[in-house]
Amino acid sequence: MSTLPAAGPARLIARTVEIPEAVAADLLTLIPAATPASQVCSWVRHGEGLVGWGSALDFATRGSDRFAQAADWWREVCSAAVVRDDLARPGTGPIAFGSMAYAAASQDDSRLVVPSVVVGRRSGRAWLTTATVGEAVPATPELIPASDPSSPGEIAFADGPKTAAEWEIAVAEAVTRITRGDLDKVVLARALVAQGEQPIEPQWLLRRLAAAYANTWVFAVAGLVGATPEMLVRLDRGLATSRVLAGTIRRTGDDDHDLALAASLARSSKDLEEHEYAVRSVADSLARHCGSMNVPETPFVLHLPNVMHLATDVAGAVDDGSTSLELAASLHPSAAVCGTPTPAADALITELEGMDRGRYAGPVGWMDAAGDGEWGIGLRSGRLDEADPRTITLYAGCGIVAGSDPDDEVAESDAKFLPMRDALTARI
Ligand SMILES: C=C(O[C@@H]1C=C(C(=O)O)C=C[C@H]1O)C(=O)O
Repeated sequence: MSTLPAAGPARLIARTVEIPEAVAADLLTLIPAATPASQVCSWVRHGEGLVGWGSALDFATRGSDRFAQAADWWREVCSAAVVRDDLARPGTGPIAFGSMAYAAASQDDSRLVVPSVVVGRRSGRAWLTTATVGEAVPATPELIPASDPSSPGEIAFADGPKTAAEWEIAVAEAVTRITRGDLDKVVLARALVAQGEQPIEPQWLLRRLAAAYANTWVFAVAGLVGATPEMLVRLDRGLATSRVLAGTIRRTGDDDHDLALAASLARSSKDLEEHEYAVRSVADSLARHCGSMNVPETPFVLHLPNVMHLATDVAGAVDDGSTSLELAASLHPSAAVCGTPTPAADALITELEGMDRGRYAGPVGWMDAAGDGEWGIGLRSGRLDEADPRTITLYAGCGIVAGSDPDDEVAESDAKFLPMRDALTARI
């Protein structure tokens, strides 16, 4: 599955040069129109981040050791690489974008992609990284805004493996199991299948998601496209940070009413309980790699256009040399996407969801040769169908605790589908 020759690591040649910031002012427009959907890479928020296209190297793996396999592969690639990096900052030099499967048993590959071109922008600096295997000098591409992506036309939506009504029954069953004491929390997800009249271009989705959901990380890696508000872990020169989300309320569109709802969310014992499980799972896992930690006692309310979440930013100083991908491996799956206790929640997800989550709810992001990087949770996302480019499967899930109302959870999952639904239909 790896493109590495059996004889040893492929020799990656990577070169980073500074470019005028104005050239990278709108990163998403730089991705060429003709890029195959599977080779479009993005990690962009508030106009900063990384975009990439083309494929210098591509790694695929499966199973319970998928994180270790991916981390080993990247370490080998970087140790053999020939790098010229004029900036030497997080995100410069060779970059792997990654998208890991949620479950060890998933039939979907976990992927690391090393694009042949990466453009980055951060804190007033911008850069271009080119990467090749086997050719002495990577070609320098022309960086010009691509033409507007074309619309997929009318979109038809169909149920995933379960209808909303069937999923509601699964939620009710989860509440019964929690109430009788089998577990404390489980996150159940459902899927919708969207089909356009024309191919669905990732560039079309990315530009719309970025315009509408400014507070999220707009991502694309190997056909998984979305706008996640949840940062599983960022590692930046030894400092690890994580934004934990759990506990959700839908917005109404009326600002005064939404403020009142935000206040009620911050006091809701059901949501605070759901949130506390998620914070504890992240803080406990991160503490194993950190000398000192900062875990705020009370969450804040994160406002997004479709929903509001209880949010906690956890931070720690990493003292065991772990890379960002290794940290993501030990934080995944957090109780924000799995439940508490993890083994019982995992088993109930397998029993009740009736689907393979694929890379939805798995870590998605990027890493550099030093191991710095950002790994979000692949939420508010969809998976483009490789065989049929007009089709994308959308996913949304909800944390279920003893006080959950199945009917409300269906409405919450509908609200979590909105970013992708709106990006697909041309109304934005
Ligand atoms: C599982 C999802 O979202 C997660 C579940 C949340 C909740 O149940 O309140 C909130 C944020 C995410 O951690 C999703 O968007 O699919």
